[in-house]
Amino acid sequence: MGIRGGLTCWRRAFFQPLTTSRCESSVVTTFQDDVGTEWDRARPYSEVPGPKPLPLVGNTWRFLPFVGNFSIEEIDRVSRDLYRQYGRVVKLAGLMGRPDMLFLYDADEIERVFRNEDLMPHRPSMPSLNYYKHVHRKDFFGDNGGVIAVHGENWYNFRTRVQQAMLQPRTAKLYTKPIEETAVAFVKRAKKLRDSNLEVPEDFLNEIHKWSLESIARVALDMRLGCLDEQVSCSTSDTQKLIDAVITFFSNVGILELKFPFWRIFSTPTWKKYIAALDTITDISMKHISTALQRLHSGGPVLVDNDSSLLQRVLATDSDPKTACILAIDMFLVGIDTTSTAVASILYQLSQHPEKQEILYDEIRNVLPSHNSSLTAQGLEKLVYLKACIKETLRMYPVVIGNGRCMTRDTVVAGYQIPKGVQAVFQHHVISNLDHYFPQPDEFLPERWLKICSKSRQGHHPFASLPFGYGRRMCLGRRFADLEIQMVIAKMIQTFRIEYHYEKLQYRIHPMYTPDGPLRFKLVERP
Ligand code: HEM
Repeated sequence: MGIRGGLTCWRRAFFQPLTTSRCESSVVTTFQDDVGTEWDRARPYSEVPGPKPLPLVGNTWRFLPFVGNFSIEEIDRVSRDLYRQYGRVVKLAGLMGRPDMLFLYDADEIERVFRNEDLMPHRPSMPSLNYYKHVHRKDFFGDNGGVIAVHGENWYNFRTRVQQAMLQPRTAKLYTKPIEETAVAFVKRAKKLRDSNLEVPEDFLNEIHKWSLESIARVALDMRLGCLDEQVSCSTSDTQKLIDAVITFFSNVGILELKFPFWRIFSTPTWKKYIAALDTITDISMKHISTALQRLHSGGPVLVDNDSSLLQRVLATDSDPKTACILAIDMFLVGIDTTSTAVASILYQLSQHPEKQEILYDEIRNVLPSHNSSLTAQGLEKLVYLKACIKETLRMYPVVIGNGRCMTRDTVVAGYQIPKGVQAVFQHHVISNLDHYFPQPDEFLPERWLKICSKSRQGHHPFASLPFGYGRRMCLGRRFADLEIQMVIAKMIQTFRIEYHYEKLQYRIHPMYTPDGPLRFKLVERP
């Protein structure tokens, strides 16, 4: 791939005034008119506090090694420092090749942005993936790019086609059995992997990734990949290639997005690795979806009833098999690392809080009296403490540390005039660890999610901890993620007491917010 788009395009990308929208949403109304005096009363954009950009290099230099102190792996620390230094709203301007960012640390303001969002909200993420889908592999995707890194009408049309099937609780419930089977296979494998000290190997996270991929494949492709079977657990299998490709994708996307975007000009080594990983994900997904489709069609036309799978439902609303395939690719892109990181983090937190683990064990034992008892959808509903442990982990350590929206119109935020095109970034990992929103924020207290108090149903600001996002672009896989996580944690805690006997782990962006270090859990079998 040579120089892309020519000099004119390059100049446009870098020197376009930052307040001009690069959002692709086509429904931009002038919020300014609606709020009238509010806009006039608000303080000008230039007064939003934040680190001052330098001439020519703006603030991008802060992400450079040696000279800058904004490490991408430690963006959580950077974000906390910015909050301490500048307060609840911080502007990061002068980022070459990308619009200004507005960091928000105020749940009321986040609520306001979310509640005012357009029909086609723009989540500012992954222009590099957008480029891959719309330019590099236009041959494959055409105008049907899925939802990840897709905006405007293309996003809206795709989401409308798949949303009902993905978010209907009934659909997720249909997967209780296969997801339980996968969780049981994972527990068996964990048991086998232990050494004489009952500890799992250093790369246990990779095993969790395999569990996650296996679970998503049951949902997206209606098939068992066999990720947890011994004979396919080798580095040359499609399964491992898919896991490696997803990890390569996530490890490089932050570099491509936040550092100086050389990839827009020529093929950097990072860009090449990234493209190769995406090609692997696309090819392997296509291979499996074709097999799944042949299997489905071999029984005649696809008819939908209450027991139909997600794949059958999607095929019934859209007969073009590409839609099911592209949905599967998106699920692989964002449904593996997120869920496995959450599980790693929850297991680690439970190992650090044995007294909470015992409360959870008692709850699970009541619902699942024997190791052979099956965990049904009704059984899962009774596991309220389990859900509280999951929420509490995601409050303290949200897997996706920040979310955001590109302003599709001029808007007043936190008393400032924020022009269209600016990217508001909601700093959830900072907010949900503030005393103001969650008293004793450093304490792991699942009980706080069980209390019912006045301000909201759960007694906390509903926009202070939003691990799955909110609104029209909310996580499309949330129901499946909930089911997978609850199931595997229940089965693990039912089977083992989980201990961790090494130095306390720090969390790092890796590329999800992950406990940083080998997860050498000691798994002591319960009677
Ligand atoms: C613990 C696990 C997960 C977490 C924490 C998580 C978190 C998120 C977040 C924060 C967003 C952005 C929402 C917004 O902009 O408001 C998102 C979007 C999305 N997630 Fe998840 N996710 C998880 C698992 C999954 C799974 C398992 C799948 C697939 C089965 C999935 C599919 C998606 C998709 C397709 C989107 C894009 C939606 C759109 O832009 O329309 N996620 N997720």
